[in-house]
Amino acid sequence: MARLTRLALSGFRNIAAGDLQLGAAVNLFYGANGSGKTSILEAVHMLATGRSFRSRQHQSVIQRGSERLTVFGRLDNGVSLGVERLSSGGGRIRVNQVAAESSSQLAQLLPLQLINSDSFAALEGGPGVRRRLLDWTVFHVEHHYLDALKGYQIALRQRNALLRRGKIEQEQMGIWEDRLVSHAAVVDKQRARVFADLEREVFSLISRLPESLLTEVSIRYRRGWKQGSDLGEALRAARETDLTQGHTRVGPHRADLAFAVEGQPAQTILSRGQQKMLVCALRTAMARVVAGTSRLPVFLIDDLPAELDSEHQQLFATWLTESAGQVLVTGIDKEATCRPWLALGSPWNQPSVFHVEHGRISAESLSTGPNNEWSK
Ligand SMILES: Nc1ncnc2c1ncn2[C@@H]1O[C@H](COP(=O)(O)OP(=O)(O)OP(=O)(O)O)[C@@H](O)[C@H]1O
Repeated sequence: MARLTRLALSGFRNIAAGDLQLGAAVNLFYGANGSGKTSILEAVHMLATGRSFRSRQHQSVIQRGSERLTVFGRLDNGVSLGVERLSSGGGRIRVNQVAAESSSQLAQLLPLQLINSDSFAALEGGPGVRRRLLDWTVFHVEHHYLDALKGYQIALRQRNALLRRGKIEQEQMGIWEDRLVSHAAVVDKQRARVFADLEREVFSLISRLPESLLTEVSIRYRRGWKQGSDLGEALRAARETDLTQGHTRVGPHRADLAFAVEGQPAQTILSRGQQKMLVCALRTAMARVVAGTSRLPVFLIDDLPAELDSEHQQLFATWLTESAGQVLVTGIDKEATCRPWLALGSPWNQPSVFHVEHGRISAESLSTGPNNEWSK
């Protein structure tokens, strides 16, 4: 179970400095628009991945006028993580004070599930969004998955580079296609295996939903080339057309998860709220599948009350108690943000509450208001 016990940050957007002792189960951050709530989740995301979920440019995250941002976190197993980004460019990622090998090392130590308004585009968006969700799950379950995926991507880049030369060099093409096919076999096999678990978990969750329509949802894993056909043959057959397009059009990089209701794409049938709940079920199912072999992830949930009605919030909170290591959730209104958790069993019904005001974060008790302002 992954848990953050301490989070310290400085120079992070409008938060000049802060040092938080986090609760073991639910942590609620409430405050007005623009107060800095999302920035706290963004800092945790940076700690777990080395990057923001809002910007590719570290410069925009560093507080205006500051030379650097820092985020430090301590996990319940004693591991410490640190990220520093400089306004001049560059920075450092450290695990237990030692330079990290890669950002995937961070992801192994602190698996995260981020749910914000962008997450709800999972059904409407392109296949890449859904493929990344599947890949996140496979990465945490199958230890050699990343090697196979990277190998596949290298071979794919080489084949695409050959295609862009404008004529097919048979021998070179054959070499890269062979490599592509062997990596693709591993990637596809592991995805298909993990997908079967994911599908089972999604159904066990949505069967608890009140709406009948959502329980009609079906999910299919599309592997990226025709079922029953050989990828090597499919690539050879596609060479001429790929040459005119300048890229490879079949293979695991085209894989997708197809959600349908009565044979129609789910997003054309389900209401916005139903789509959101389906995405919540998918994210929860991902955490459950990962829990079998890895650590239960920390859930970062940006503004839950804005996304779901109270009945669905309550159900999602219940799912999370069964599937999350720890939850960090934001909202504008304290009472509304607390409500879904209070009806749950211990320790989920005893959230740690933080008030965020103009970049200052104060720990509060649930009932009595501010008692410990720790950041100026
Ligand atoms: N680089 C920066 N330096 C200083 N302040 C910044 C920087 N980038 C963003 N800000 C400010 O920091 C704040 C970040 O707010 P954040 O998005 O975390 O707020 P929030 O509490 O989640 O708001 P909302 O409820 O509107 O989503 C905003 O007021 C924004 O204008």
